[in-house]
Amino acid sequence: MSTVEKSFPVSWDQFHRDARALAWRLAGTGQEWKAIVCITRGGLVPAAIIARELGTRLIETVCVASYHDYSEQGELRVLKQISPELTADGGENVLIVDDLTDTGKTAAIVREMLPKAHFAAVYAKPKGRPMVDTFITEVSQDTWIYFPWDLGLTFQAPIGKGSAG
Ligand SMILES: O=P(O)(O)OC[C@H]1O[C@H](OP(=O)(O)OP(=O)(O)O)[C@H](O)[C@@H]1O
Ligand code: HPA
Ligand SMILES: [Mg+2]
Repeated sequence: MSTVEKSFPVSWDQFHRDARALAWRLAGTGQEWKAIVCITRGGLVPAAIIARELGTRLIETVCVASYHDYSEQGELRVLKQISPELTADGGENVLIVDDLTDTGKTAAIVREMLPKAHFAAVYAKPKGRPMVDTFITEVSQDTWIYFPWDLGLTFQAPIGKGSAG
């Protein structure tokens, strides 16, 4: 997306809670997954939390890159494919995990590889929402989500005018 107006910063604590909430929701479906396929790199973090909660031990990656600079999506490149062991039956009982879906393009590519899999993301924007089966929080399309692994502690200017000293 290129017109980002709002920001949604997420702390480690909040991300852990949201990823755990996603695990609760997935557990509530009653389905058992034989493997998690996480979409790198963002999907690695929620995948670790969900795997811990659901007791999943078989973790696979699909390596997709698209956002080269902040908020500008380039051409999607698949750098590593999913093992044929998991794609052979279309991804039956496989859980795909990503941190978020924005335009839905990344999710669409991975869904094509595993049409029978369940797609879970912690956050979703409206355009990508139809591509996910389960998510926790929706933010507007013009919001940029700042993940804790991309953030650091910096000085914040005071809110009140003229109080900057
Ligand atoms: O729905 P889309 O518009 O396709 O965007 C969503 C994808 O963009 C980000 O990944 P990115 O390609 O930036 O790579 P990263 O996970 O390595 O940060 C994010 O982690 C999702 O995978
Ligand atoms: O809102 C976002 N935040 C971080 N990475 C992203 N990749 C696509 N959209 C986003
Ligand atoms: Mg990603």
